[in-house]
Amino acid sequence: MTPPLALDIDGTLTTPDGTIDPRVFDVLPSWDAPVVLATGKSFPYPVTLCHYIGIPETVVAENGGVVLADEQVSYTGDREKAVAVAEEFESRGGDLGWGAADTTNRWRETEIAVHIDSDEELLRKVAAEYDMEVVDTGYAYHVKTPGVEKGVGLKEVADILGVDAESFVAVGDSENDVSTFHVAAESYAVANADDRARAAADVVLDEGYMDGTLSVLEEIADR
Ligand SMILES: O=C(O)COP(=O)(O)O
Ligand SMILES: [Mg+2]
Repeated sequence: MTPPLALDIDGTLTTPDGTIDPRVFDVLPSWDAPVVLATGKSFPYPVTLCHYIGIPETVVAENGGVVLADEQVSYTGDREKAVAVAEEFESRGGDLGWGAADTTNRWRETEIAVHIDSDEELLRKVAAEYDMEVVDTGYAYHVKTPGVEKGVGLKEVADILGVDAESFVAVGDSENDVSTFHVAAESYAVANADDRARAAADVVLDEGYMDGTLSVLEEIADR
């Protein structure tokens, strides 16, 4: 039986340039089991991607802060505290790094993301003062509430869909995928994955980005 999928987006469904690999549009619409996009991106991004791939909007966004499955939306995480961290970070000279429109955080509802080139040491210092966590996805630093994790969100999705959370195959590339790897039956880190994802995964793939992800999907599709 084809297993359900929990797929990270950045670093996993993308090219090294950060664009969506077009092969996503070939393989996911015909996947014969639920597909969950589990990402650190804010809610509209994975919803939009599901929409344009042509699959049900089944999403874990904001590192577990937002969950959508079967028309049910839920939120966890202390956004106000994350905003307080961001404001304190800026008042001490830090820069969130996204420019005036800040489309990275504009629709973000449960956490705050900070540009990967920003002052990590200062950010971690301020976040610790507020008992908030900083997660480094390789694409951004996320200031989030401890305990809010993609893996917790995946369990919620599985409950809503009536699917066993432990039947999922997960693919990811960074420390924000470790909790998903722990929930899933099988976990795969693409070759570009960071040390934490590699250590947590059942298998570290030889190939990176969508090449790696596709190698897993081709192998498991007809089980
Ligand atoms: O938003 C990020 O920083 C990374 O997103 P991802 O979880 O899809 O890799
Ligand atoms: Mg990623």
